[in-house]
Amino acid sequence: MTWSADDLAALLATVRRPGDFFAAGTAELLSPRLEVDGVGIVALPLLPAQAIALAAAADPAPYGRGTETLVDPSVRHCRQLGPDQVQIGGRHWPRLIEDIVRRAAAGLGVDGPVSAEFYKLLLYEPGGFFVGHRDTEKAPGMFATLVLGLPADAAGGDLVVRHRGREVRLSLRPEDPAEVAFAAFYADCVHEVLPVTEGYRLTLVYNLLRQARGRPPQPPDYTAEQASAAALLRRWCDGKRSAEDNTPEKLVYPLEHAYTPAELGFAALKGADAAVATVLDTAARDAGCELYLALLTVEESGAAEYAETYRRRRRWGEEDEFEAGEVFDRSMTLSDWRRRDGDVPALGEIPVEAGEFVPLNACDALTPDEEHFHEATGNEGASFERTYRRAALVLWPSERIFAVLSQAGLQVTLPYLGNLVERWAAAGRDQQSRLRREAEDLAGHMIARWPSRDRFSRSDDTPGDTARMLDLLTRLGDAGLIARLLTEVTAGGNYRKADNTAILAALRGLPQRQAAALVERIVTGTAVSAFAACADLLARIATAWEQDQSAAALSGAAVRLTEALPGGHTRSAPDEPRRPEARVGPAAVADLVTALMTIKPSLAERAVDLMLASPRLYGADTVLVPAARRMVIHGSLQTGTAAERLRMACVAHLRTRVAEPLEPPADWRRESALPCRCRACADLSRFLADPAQRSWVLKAAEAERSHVEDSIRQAGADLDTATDRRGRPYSLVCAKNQASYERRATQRRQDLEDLAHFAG
Ligand SMILES: O=C(O)CCC(=O)C(=O)O
Ligand SMILES: [Fe+2]
Repeated sequence: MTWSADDLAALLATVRRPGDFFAAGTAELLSPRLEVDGVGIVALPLLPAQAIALAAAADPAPYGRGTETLVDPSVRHCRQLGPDQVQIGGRHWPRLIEDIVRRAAAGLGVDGPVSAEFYKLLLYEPGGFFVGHRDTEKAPGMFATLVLGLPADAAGGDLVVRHRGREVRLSLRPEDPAEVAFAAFYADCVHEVLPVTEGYRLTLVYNLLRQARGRPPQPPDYTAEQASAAALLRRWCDGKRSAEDNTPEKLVYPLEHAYTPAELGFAALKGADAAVATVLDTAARDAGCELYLALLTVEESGAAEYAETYRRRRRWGEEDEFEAGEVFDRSMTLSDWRRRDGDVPALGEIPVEAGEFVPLNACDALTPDEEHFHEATGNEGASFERTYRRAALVLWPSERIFAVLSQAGLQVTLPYLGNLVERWAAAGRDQQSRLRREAEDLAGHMIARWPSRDRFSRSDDTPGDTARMLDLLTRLGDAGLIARLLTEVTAGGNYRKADNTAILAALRGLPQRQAAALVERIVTGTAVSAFAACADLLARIATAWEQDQSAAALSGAAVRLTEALPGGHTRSAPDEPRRPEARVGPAAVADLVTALMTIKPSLAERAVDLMLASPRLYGADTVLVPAARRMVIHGSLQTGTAAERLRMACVAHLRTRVAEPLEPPADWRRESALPCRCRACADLSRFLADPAQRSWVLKAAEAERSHVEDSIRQAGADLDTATDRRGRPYSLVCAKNQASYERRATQRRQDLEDLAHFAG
């Protein structure tokens, strides 16, 4: 049978009545007045001396068997005082009892008036207890017992209550001396007081009565629903273990009532929400799932439409002229996590996917908490944005916590993984430890969901998320995950030069054969899109491996990269469209030649042949000379014939240029060819060719002035220009300079410097 969220939703829809077989809590105890015949006023917390006096005034408590009441210290070891011997009151007391009774009734799922009738004061001395029993109906309308634990210094004495296979253990010892603890349970529940190990335990027992006639209330019984829900959840969990799983990663059940983030908690759930939470709690536990309470926030934006009411001529700008149309963007996140036990786990914000709701269309019926409309502006139509906030119960299989966490993306998982790795390292790097297993589990899910591009498109020299991940995996020393990341993510195209340091560090921990194979995968996958990064990687790893003569292991990667050199076209299949030529810069050329010379010199020859044959792609001044300069700096120019040839080509190019005459202009004649022959440009050209005229003024309208300025810029003419704003129209003032000569002089200095380097 297939899993369906709607089956679970239909089942939960039948769970309406809240309440459990017990209710418990604490309340503030404001100076009550407790007076006992023969003892006087009893101070609270109970003092040992008064406990002794109380014990003396009280009688051994009997227990009921059938119609008899018996005293047997092996069944019940405790002393009691009846209502005729005990007066309890004070100004705050009635309100306290009222509050506790209300909370107890709500917890038991009983509505309608309920009253409490004081029955006994019980004192348990050290060793006191009461074995499992059911309370007899001591008054008409009694449906439950309420026990108040008064402040006293005792240990042990927990109250255990059982109902239909479930059991709770409640401490009736208030943690604070100014508090009272309470517990209420249905009359048919078996309960037991465990032995008091130290000190005295002081309780007040009340009968809870309902005034209404009819059948006494019973605890809601959702045993069947719980079992069905557990079966559904189990089916879902089983499905998630199968390879073809397409079920949601988690389940999100929006609640009925509204809760503020401050009051959000399992204990504060109202009505049916509380009932569903109780059913799901048991079911989740049975099925191996985790149950959380969280705040669901849905944010939507989209196009607004003018509503029909517009026709009735409302005032322009009133919001209700609009209605929400198509939704363009929707974000759904869970935050403010709570656990059943009141714990607040640091799960952060986790996104919700559309298929995770129970029922699947749970969001359709929601009404927004906030809605805003924006009128149309020049370039955008009318729009709206709205927000929904709901509490939701959230479930996932316990074993898949990291799959769920990785939905939150790398900004959450990377720091989380970092923390796991850190704690694992601090705890002694145990290969079998839970922390390591968790780190590996999480990392696996992260790689499976790794984005094809980085979160932010940072510049190429900032290490990205992949580099951070590699650092963590390297610390973890996990070869399998390193290989997966490099194959699935890096070789898949999410690769930048700045990742190389992390990649090299990661590869150092792997066997050389495996490292070489991974480098080849990366180069095969990304040589075209990230040529320079690949060349840098290859050069760095070849240099590192040169020492132990194992660089030849990289020849596969070297061949791939050489094949990807622009201008090569060695591998293009005939029907493959020619890819546009990417340009390769000087750093990549230097890296490539350096790497190839170390790995396989014949490849370096091939690469240099190709570069020298394609001056359009590998310009001497733009690529080859700066590349040779880098190789000089790195000392890799002398080592092989390929580099030597590259160097000689550069030297020849530079020598030719150095041989050209270089003198400052002797007069004011300047290069006068211009791209335009209009009248103004013709005048300008004549002025440039004139050996005696130094400056020229064009008085003309803006269009003509800027046309002439364009011509000057395009021709690279040796002119400084300025606009003279005196008189109308303005004037363009052109003064000759020596810019071409200065450029050539600078070039000459650089050429001589390069020659000195390359020849030396
Ligand atoms: O003292 C308690 O906590 C419970 C006592 C009890 O079970 C009883 O009086 O029947
Ligand atoms: Fe009892």
